[in-house]
Amino acid sequence: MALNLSWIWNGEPSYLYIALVLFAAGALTWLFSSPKSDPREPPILRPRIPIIGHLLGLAIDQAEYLQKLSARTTHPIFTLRIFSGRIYVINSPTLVQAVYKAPKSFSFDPIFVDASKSIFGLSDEHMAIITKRDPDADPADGFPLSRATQAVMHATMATGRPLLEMNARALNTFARFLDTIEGSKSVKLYSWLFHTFTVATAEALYGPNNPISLNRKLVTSLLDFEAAIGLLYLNVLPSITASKGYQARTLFATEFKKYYDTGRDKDAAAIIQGRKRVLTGGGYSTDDLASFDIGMLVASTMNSNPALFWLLIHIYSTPSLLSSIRAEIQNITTLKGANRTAEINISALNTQCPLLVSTWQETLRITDATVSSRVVVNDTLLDDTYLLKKGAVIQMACGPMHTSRSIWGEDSTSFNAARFTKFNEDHLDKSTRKLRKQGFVPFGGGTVLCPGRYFASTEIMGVVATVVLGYDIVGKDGGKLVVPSVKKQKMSVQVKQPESDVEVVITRRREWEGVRWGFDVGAGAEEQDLFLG
Ligand code: HEM
Repeated sequence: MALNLSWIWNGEPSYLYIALVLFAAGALTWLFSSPKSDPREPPILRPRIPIIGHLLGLAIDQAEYLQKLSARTTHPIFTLRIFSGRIYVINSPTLVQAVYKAPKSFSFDPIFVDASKSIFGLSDEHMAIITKRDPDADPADGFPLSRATQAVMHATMATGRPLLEMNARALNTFARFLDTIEGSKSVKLYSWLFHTFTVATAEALYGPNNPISLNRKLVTSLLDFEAAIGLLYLNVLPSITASKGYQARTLFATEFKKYYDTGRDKDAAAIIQGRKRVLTGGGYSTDDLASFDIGMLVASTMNSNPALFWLLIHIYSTPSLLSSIRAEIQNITTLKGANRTAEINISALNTQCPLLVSTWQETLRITDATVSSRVVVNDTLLDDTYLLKKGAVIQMACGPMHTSRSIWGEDSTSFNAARFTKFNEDHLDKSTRKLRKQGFVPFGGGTVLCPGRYFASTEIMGVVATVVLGYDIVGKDGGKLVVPSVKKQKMSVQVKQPESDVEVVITRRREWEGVRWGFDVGAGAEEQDLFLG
């Protein structure tokens, strides 16, 4: 019997407790079965400390352990044996794409089921609804209700005018916070962005009467939940071992139930309304529906918030980059009316601001370190070469691919704002261009590709455009901003977070004093230059 090791991957760092539970569970399994490797399987990478080394590495270093292991080998895929379980770690863009393209052989469903039950605390009745299948259907087709939910999320978040209108709603909310800055304001940048941007995103998704807009203190509860995801996933007495996260989960479920029961979702975005339509059609009550909304809020803010922070700080720490991007934004902004509204054309962000778009992609390349997981459904030959055994977990860490010298060149680990501009990409040979497209996966891929990727990109670039145009930001000592180091990355987090917050002074630029910010969605049908997977 092979162990499903996926649950290791969402834990918190250095929990001796987790390591002990893992060790006990694994040792028992090991005693009873220790299947041999097949020579066609990917090569085994042995731990530096025999038997428990990988387990400790994962418990302590989390996602960074995969980066460290990848640096030790040139193999495009390798096997970690932990007791009787197998993890296949893939570093190669080509192999990652091959996994994404074969969802019937490499499934996300077992992880989705485990995670849904434990992280969101779903009842058995609720799980029975999610996992219901047509008895005649091929089990490899997955769960119809979850496929229909994914389909509606992607359809409602596709590029076009409705999505830009949703973006404009987020930006108008954010602008309300900016409008209050006349003169100067001192803030801790990460925390300030977190609190303002989360409200803006919640409002775009759920309308003005969403639980967070009505009670801003809930932003802190969202943070409590996010911090506890690893322990909630372990699901060992969660009300005690993950008490803050558990309480936050209960609180959000109660608040969202009220939200739906009082019809406040009438102003919600199409994604929320579409999801409700599909899930209630499949048998969900409002209790069931509400127990998942904390997940939607986490998905829509926990990566966007740090990504916004990194994009801003990279721009403000390089004065020449700041002035070039300012010039791009100036070109798509019109000053209107007697009350001086500066209207930024957000549909032109992707098409007329190449340096901003490139800086955004470079920010994702450097700070996004998603680890996508799949479970092998049946023994399968990957790329006609590697035998992957049923029940094993596949881990595709984008960190090693995003920083690979063979893909990105000598400066692969440095921030190069112009890396993704057409000018630089045109100089690449065809095979490098293809490798970069395959190996740039900040939003995952295949059946679990992020439906929010276009929304997040325009939302983040729109906020940055407004701030860059209208405000100067300096450190509290008056000096240029400095990019802080990153915090050790948890498995549950895609975009890395800063090690420490940065105290800054934000000052409205003289020529924009008294101006209010507006957002024009233009024709809304312009093609996106942005490559997001
Ligand atoms: C910079 C911002 C974002 C990043 C880097 C990001 C990244 C990702 C990644 C990597 C995944 C796949 C996870 C996996 O493979 O296990 C994912 C899934 C998802 N994301 Fe995003 N995301 C971002 C913003 C958003 C936003 C704004 C929304 C909602 C409006 C959103 C909604 C979702 C949802 C619902 C899923 C699950 C999809 C499914 O189950 O099929 N994300 N995201």
